[in-house]
Amino acid sequence: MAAVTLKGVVKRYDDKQTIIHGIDLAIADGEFVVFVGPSGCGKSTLLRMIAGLEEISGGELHIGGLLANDVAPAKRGLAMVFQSYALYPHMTVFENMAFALKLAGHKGEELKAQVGRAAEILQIAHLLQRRPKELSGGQRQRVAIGRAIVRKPEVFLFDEPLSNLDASLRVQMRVELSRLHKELKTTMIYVTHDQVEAMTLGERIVVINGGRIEQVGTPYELYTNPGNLFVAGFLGAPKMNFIGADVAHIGAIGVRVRLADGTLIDADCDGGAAAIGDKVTLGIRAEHMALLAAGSAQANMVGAVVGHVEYLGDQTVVYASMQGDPALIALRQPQGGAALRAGERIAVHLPPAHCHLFDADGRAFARA
Ligand SMILES: Nc1ncnc2c1ncn2[C@@H]1O[C@H](COP(=O)(O)OP(=O)(O)OP(=O)(O)O)[C@@H](O)[C@H]1O
Repeated sequence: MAAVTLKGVVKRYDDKQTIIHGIDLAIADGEFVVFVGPSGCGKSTLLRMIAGLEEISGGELHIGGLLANDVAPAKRGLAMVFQSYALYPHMTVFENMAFALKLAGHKGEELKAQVGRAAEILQIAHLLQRRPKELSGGQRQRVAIGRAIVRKPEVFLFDEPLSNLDASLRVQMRVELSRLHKELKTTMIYVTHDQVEAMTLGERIVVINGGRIEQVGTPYELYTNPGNLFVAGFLGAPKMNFIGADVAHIGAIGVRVRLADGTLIDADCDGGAAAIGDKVTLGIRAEHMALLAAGSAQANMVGAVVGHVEYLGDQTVVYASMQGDPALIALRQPQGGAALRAGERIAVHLPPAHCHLFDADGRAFARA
């Protein structure tokens, strides 16, 4: 097991195009960290630099406390699992898993025991004599992970390992990967563009955008306290509602904003350096929007017209438009809402404690 530290890590192609713009990140020994971000943000490049598959153009990479920039990939003590399983088709599962160990000089009963133990952990012991073409996608990915486990790496690197699996298998494999981490207690770095995977797997999530870190934190921290508009909009489905507003009043314990239709909304935020009239974005998650009885009148309430309704069984998501704002807002209702029809008028309560504010540069106001 090893800690991984990046100090000002930069990636430049052809000495001009900069893809990674100076990443500082400390991953603790035994931690499960997920790099998440949209396609092309540079998360795979960052992982490949840690793996030694891409040269580091600037900055320092330390693995287990040692400078690793120029250490050969095979000597870094890492094992990488890719989206494509890259199994040897002519070898059995056992041979695939034993391959690297044989190269390293392991043999006989010891080799068998090591492969057997990994196969047990991954519940593929009954498949050891099969060839890859006789396995399902999920089983193949387990073999690929097994091949990494037997090498007892200091750090596991995963590059979108579940992307080729269907939705239900992905859920199952997520649970298994978490279990694997608890059992092995090895440092794991996992790349995905899927925010649900990031939220469910990561002890800490690193949100990357345009080759820069937007925010690092636990899933809870990032979800409840996003530092900026990008993180707020990236994590969560439906995505956080964003409503244009301007600052109407700055109080000791909150900020009052005015929406396009003149409605005043209080947010439990610290006014900081904001001034009256500043353009801001009010953010509130779908599950925090409470549907009120028709004709209700209370503070922090907006009127809206139902656009469409998604009934999902355990919940209903109502999409509605507010006067003066073309964007649809989403309301997630654990109960109720299913009987609403397009065109109906509704009233929605926005609890101040769940109202986030972002300045014109997208930075979040501190919570009050
Ligand atoms: N060899 C290369 N030369 C120049 N640019 C490259 C090269 N490889 C990758 N890039 C660019 O670097 C950026 C980051 O790519 P990377 O594969 O790391 O993104 P990603 O976040 O992993 O995306 P995805 O989820 O689509 O795999 C992209 O804009 C890509 O076009």
